[in-house]
Amino acid sequence: MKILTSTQIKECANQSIQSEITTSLELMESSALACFEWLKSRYSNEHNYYIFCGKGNNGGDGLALARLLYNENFNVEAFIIQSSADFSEDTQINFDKFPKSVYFIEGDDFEVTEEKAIIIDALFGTGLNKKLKGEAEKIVSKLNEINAIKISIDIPSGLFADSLPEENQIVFRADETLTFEFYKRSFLHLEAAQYAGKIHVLDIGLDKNLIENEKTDNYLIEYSHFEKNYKRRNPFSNKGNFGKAIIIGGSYGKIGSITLSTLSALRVGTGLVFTGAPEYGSLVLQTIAPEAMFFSCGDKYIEDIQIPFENYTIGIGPGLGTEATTKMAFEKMLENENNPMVLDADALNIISENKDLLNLIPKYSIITPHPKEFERLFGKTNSTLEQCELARKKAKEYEIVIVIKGHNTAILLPEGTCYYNATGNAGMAKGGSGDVLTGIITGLLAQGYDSKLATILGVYIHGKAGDYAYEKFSQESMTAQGIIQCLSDVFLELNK
Ligand SMILES: NC(=O)C1=CN([C@@H]2O[C@H](COP(=O)(O)OP(=O)(O)OC[C@H]3O[C@@H](n4cnc5c(N)ncnc54)[C@H](OP(=O)(O)O)[C@@H]3O)[C@@H](O)[C@H]2O)[C@H](O)CC1
Ligand SMILES: [K+]
Repeated sequence: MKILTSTQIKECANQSIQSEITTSLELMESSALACFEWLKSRYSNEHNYYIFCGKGNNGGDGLALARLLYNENFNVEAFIIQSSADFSEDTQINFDKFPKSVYFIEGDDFEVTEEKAIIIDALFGTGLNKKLKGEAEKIVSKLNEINAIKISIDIPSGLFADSLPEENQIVFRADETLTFEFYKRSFLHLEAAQYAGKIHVLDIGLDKNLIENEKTDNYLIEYSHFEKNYKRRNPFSNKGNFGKAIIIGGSYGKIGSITLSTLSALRVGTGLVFTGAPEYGSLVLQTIAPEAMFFSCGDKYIEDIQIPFENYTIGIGPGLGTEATTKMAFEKMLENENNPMVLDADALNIISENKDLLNLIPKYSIITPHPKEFERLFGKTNSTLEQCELARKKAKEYEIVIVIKGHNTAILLPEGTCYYNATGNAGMAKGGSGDVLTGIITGLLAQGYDSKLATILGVYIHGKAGDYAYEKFSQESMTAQGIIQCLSDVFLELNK
């Protein structure tokens, strides 16, 4: 899915109107109708709906929704922010059409009975042009204190679509956001995501050809990406058709990480998986992952990386350690390898201590830092949005794929495009999840997916398996091994 800026979204709506595909009033009605259908499918008319509206078109969506709810016998009260601004044209029409009297409110002079309350935030949408202050700030602060189900229309009031809020900025805190046609970019960054809650993208009938023509460098990965690009296995194939993945890493006390990567590479369909680790890891690996083959890279640490065959894809880093001998072996390996590989964890820590190594990374390799590892590699930034933009620059500069792992993992490609992922959950914020991702991406790269697809599909699959693990084990009890177990659910769904 394309991620467009608020200006581009407005442009799409304007063009739809100018080309007479629709009118602005019809668009408002279809936005309200989409919200109404969504609400009706989830909440009964036992709830009391409190709809807070601004005077712009976001408020108009709220007033049209209030009418639709009222007409179907839902309990609705509409509140309108008292301000010097006039209603927008379509909002005025929807204000006039609402059959019940409304409350004009200033600051915190309104009451909400918490029991069975659903608060709908239609104060400000993508037309917000400055931070909230004065009356608007007071209203939103009071709403945030109320214990009720909270739903924002299009975007939580006080949040911008294309930039992130400052630390103490007042923003409506929604449990769910019903957003129109597109994810707003800010939803994909932690600083703003915490206000938006669960995102639901509703189709309001904007012309899909116009959307197609809008240019962007930011996308959201969707199931269709996976479905369209995943190569189904040819029934006449053999293990030689599905590549050789070499997983290198592990050190005393960290044989677990490399085992998790090995198991993950196996579970995404790789033909042959080899694990290179210190000798004492052999027994553990051969017991837990008997399908993989082991080769020794040293007695105590990784001291020498001698890969015993050709045509392979390397994933290196989990549990690798940063011993002096390991650093030397790693550097030598980088000098000798030309094919794209996956670099994670200690492989990145070694590089961050000697930045010249960045130039040795084979083109189109994939690095998978978490935000702290990224900072050690490329420097500090003031927000995750700035970090994402720095990663875009670095991905271009070194011709590598950068995966910034986090709440919404961001993938930056060498050509400058960003793909965000929305699968996954907080149960994955545990040791071992990253090792699983390394194994998945290495396994896909080994099977012949190019770096871009191996990463996009890998990150998506990883999060999706995490979501299945959540359903099966709970966020608390799920582990990295649970994620690996649930990889099969992702493929079973695909092959249904
Ligand atoms: N584009 C689409 O596809 C559709 C969008 N819809 C909905 O419309 C909103 C965007 O509506 P817009 O009228 O452009 O803007 P808003 O309603 O978000 O806000 C404009 C009013 O808010 C005032 N404003 C702005 N910032 C502040 C602030 N910090 N404090 C107080 N007041 C503020 C502004 O007043 P000004 O005097 O500053 O101009 C306006 O009164 C979109 O989000 C969707 O919900 C359509 O309904 C369907 C198609
Ligand atoms: K809103």
